[in-house]
Amino acid sequence: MTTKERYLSAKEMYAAIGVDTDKVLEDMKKVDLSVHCWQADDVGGFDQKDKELTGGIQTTGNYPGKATTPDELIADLDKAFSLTAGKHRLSLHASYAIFGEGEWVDRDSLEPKHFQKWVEYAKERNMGLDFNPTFFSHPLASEYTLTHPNEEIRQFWIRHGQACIRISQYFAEQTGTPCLMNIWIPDGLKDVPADRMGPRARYKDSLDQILSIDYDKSKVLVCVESKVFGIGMESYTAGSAEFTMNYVMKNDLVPLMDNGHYHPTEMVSDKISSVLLFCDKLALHVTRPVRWDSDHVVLLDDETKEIAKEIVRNDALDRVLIGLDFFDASINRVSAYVVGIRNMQKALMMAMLTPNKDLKELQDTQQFSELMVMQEELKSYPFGDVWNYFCEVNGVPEREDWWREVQKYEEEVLSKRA
Ligand SMILES: C[C@H](O)[C@H](O)[C@@H](O)C(=O)CO
Ligand SMILES: [Mn+2]
Repeated sequence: MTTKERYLSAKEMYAAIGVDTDKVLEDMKKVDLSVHCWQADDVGGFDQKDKELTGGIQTTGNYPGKATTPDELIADLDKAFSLTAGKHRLSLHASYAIFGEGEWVDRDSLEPKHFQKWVEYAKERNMGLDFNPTFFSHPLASEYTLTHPNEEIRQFWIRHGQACIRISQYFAEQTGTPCLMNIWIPDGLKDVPADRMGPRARYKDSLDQILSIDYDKSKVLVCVESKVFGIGMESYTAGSAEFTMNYVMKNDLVPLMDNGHYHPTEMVSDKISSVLLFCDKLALHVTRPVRWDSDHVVLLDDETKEIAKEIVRNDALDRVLIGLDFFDASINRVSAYVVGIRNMQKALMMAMLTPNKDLKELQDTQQFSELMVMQEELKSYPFGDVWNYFCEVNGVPEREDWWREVQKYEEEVLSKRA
């Protein structure tokens, strides 16, 4: 049977439960995942000689072929994008500034011109750009950044935040789509705080100062990402969930929830509906925490599927800005991208292939036996036949066929890297 014949058979089965697979294929085109640039080089960036990753996050593994130059990073991204259907955005960190020969400025003096190559990259590929100030992996970030009690250091990081707003606005103007600018700081304490209020008050004031510059709010969507702990920041983080959500709500910003940033039994999928009732937009970092915020590659696991269901069944694809945030140095980094991107797309497609209205009705009418039966039986519906057809019509390899392309790329390109 051809892929199309399988699809047509699956289409009939889904139609019998009220799901229009042709519409799903159309809706999948609207999915615009924001793909992070930092999987290809283990969050190394280009602006510091010392590539030590700080801020309580870690990449583990030493798989050969890591990108070490902008051209290598670009080649790896292009390879990954060529194996994944649909539109994507590219999410850049400020540490990925590209300087000309002999040129360098510190993070508080970054300008749009230092990202011109990325703007050209995005424009050539008709892609949107998102941005992240980098408050880690820098000599002045060895203790604290926006919460620093030393005013000079705190002002350095405030200027960095302001510079990033200007760069984000430039991205939006150049690409013609709003730029999501995500603020995450690692600031926190290893052990029992003597003062919880002070650092948070300084963080609040720093954010106020960053946002005090004149910028176009329709072009730059500022979001703030919370986090419960980091390595070396086990006892306290200034940017806790409560701090972040309150700040965002009060200042009409966008909350960003990373599903590695909560206590292990807290689920981001359960938080999405609450946020959507009060905020126009919500940004996500979809990742896979294994026992801690380990940033493993996104799999098609229960939480990824549950997150996707919450977005789709609440008709919120245009309100939830889905970003990816994982970094694994123990496997082929291009394959990590392809697995993570395709899994997020698969989760969304599965959610679209669900008779959501009927299931809600079963819940509202307390028909819980039938609800369980349907939810379980849906798991063995022929999702794969729709997925493979989606790949075929979008010109990307079906099933695991993409892996051969990555192997070829590893042989011809990655293995030749120093
Ligand atoms: C590199 C990212 O900005 C970083 O992962 C941040 O988003 C985060 O999740 C920190 O734990
Ligand atoms: Mn994150």
